[in-house]
Amino acid sequence: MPLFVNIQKQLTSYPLKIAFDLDQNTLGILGGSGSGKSMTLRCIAGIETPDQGRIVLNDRVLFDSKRGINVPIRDRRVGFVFQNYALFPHLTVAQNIVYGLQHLKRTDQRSRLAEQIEKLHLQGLEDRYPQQISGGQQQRVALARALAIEPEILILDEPFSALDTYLRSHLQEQLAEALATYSGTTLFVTHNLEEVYGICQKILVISDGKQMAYDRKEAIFDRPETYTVAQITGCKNFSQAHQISATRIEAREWGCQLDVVEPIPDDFACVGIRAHHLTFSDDANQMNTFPCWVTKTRETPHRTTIYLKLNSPPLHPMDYHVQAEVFKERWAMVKDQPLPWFVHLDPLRLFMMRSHDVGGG
Ligand SMILES: Nc1ncnc2c1ncn2[C@@H]1O[C@H](COP(=O)(O)OP(=O)(O)OP(=O)(O)O)[C@@H](O)[C@H]1O
Repeated sequence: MPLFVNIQKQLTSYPLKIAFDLDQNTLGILGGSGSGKSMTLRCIAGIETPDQGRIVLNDRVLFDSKRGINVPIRDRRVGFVFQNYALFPHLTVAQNIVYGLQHLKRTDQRSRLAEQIEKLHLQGLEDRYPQQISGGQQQRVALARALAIEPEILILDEPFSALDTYLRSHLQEQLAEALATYSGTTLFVTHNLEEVYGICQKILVISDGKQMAYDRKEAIFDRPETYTVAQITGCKNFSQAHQISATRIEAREWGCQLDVVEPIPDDFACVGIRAHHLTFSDDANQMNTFPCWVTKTRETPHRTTIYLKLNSPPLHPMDYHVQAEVFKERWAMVKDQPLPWFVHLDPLRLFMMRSHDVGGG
C-alpha cells in the first residue's frame, strides 16, 4: 500500500481524525472551509506533527507516535504546490526548478531540468524571474519544481484557485498530462468539483476534522451515503424522508411519495437528487412525475437553475421544493410552455441517505 494514514490531532475547534489506505492513485480531498484538509496534508508532509497515529509511505514509516518516529520534511520526499505559488523571487525559473536538486551532479540537475521544462511547456522561460511570468506560468514552474525532486508523494493544495477559468482548465489539462507519467501518489485539495472529478480516482470527504467518506469518486458522486457528503459534492435537493414499503418512500419536505429501486438503508432519513438529474416530462402518468410550477429562475452563462414548487403554485419567492438545472438550449425550449409542467425524479438518480445530519457539515 503506497500510503497509509491513521492520525489524530487536537485542533483549535475540534479533533482531526483521519484514517485511509491509498493505493497507486490520485486522491482528492473535499471539505468545507476550515474542515481540516490542509492540516491533513501538512501532517503527511511533516510540516505539522499529529498528536498520535502512524503514517507509512511506500513501506517507509514517516510517523509513528508509539515508536517515537517522526521523519523530518526534507527526508519525506514530498513535492508541494500551493495556491500562492511560493516561488523564490530572486531565483530564475530554471534555478527555482533545480532548487531541491543541489545534492545531484550538475549533469543530472540539467537533465531533470530539461525534462520538467518540456513536460510543463516552459521552453523559453528558463532565465526569467517569477515576477516576469504570468500566474499560470508561475504555477507550472511550481509544479515542475515539485516534480523535479521525483517525490514519492505530490501534494497539491488548491493549486489553481488564484487563476481565471480559462487558465484553470488549461492547467488542469497540463496537470493531468504531467500526472500520467508520474508514478508516485498525489493528494489534491480543491473546492472545484469538476477539477476533483477530472483528476482524481478516489475522494476523501472531511467535515470538522471527521472523515465523512472515503471511496472511488463514482461511488461518492453517484451514491453519497450521508447528507454532508451529498452537500459537499454539490447536491442541492434534499428532503427528510421515511420508508413506506420496500420500494416506496415519503419525502416529507417535498410533499410527495416516491418509488425507489435501490435498497433502502436501515437508518434511512433523507432523500436527495442532483439538480441536473431532474428532467421535464410530457407524460404525467410516468412514475415519480409531479406537476410543478416555477417559483423563480437564476441564470449562469450556460445553464439555468429553475426553482420548482411541486403539486401547487408557489406563494412567495422562497416557496419551492427542488432546483432543476438545465442547459440554456433546453431552457429556451421549455420556458414558454404553459404551467404546470411535469418534473420527473428518476428512481435511479435518487439517493437515500442515512442521517439528515444538517449542521454536521
Ligand atoms: N497549528 C494549528 N494548531 C491547531 N489548530 C490549527 C492549526 N492550524 C490550523 N488550525 C485549525 O485547524 C482547522 C483546520 O484548518 P485547515 O487549514 O486544515 O482547513 P482547510 O480545510 O484546509 O480549510 P480551507 O479550505 O479554508 O483552506 C481550522 O479550524 C484552523 O483554525
